Amino acid sequence: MNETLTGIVDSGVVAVLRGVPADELIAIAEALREGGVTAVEITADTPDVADLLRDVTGSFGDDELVIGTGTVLDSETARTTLMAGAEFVVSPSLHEDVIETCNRYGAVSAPGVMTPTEAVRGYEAGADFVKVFPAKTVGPDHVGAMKGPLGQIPMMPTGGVGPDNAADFIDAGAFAVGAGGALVDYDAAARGDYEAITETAREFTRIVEDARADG
Ligand SMILES: O=C(O)C(=O)C[C@H](O)[C@H](O)COP(=O)(O)O
Repeated sequence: MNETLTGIVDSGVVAVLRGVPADELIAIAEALREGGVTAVEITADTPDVADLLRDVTGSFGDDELVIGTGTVLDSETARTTLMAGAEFVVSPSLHEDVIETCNRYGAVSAPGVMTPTEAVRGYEAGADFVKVFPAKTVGPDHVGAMKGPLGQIPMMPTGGVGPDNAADFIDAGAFAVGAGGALVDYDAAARGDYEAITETAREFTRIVEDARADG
């Protein structure tokens, strides 16, 4: 397994930062890291995403934080953000050209999928894992049912995943989960309460670790 994938597995939770304020990015990333969330994606619809990626990759060592881009819908965005330091690329949907671009540059790619057909198509196209999105809508049973015949495809449910359902997704066979809203409280960051972000991250990673240990 390459280092980026190992980093995502080790983290167990990938934090999705959408619209993160530039002046709070590093403090938020540090707060997440303190809480054990060591894989972070900045979504491509965040203003100045390439600058933010440069900023965060320049602030943390490779062994401290794994950085990726989320909401990548086209290969141009994949390439631009990989050049800015992203190590993995996540999409809400399946784009074979994005997967191809990631493989061209040796980066990890994860298309968004909802059905077994999409999961297989993404994996055949060379994706490292698939993001089951939006996960809450279909729930852990859907992930478990897909993992039955498709056990070889690593799945990361994302979208509506929180401390209340993360363990169920891991129990269903997910290797990790992605989370934005339930993990990163921008209001807390705006108040300077980064400890609150660390606490949520700590709770989240503990839930995933416990679910893995039970499984
Ligand atoms: O477009 C992407 O690449 C995404 O990752 C979609 C969503 O931003 C995440 O699924 C986070 O969703 P919440 O945890 O419900 O906030």
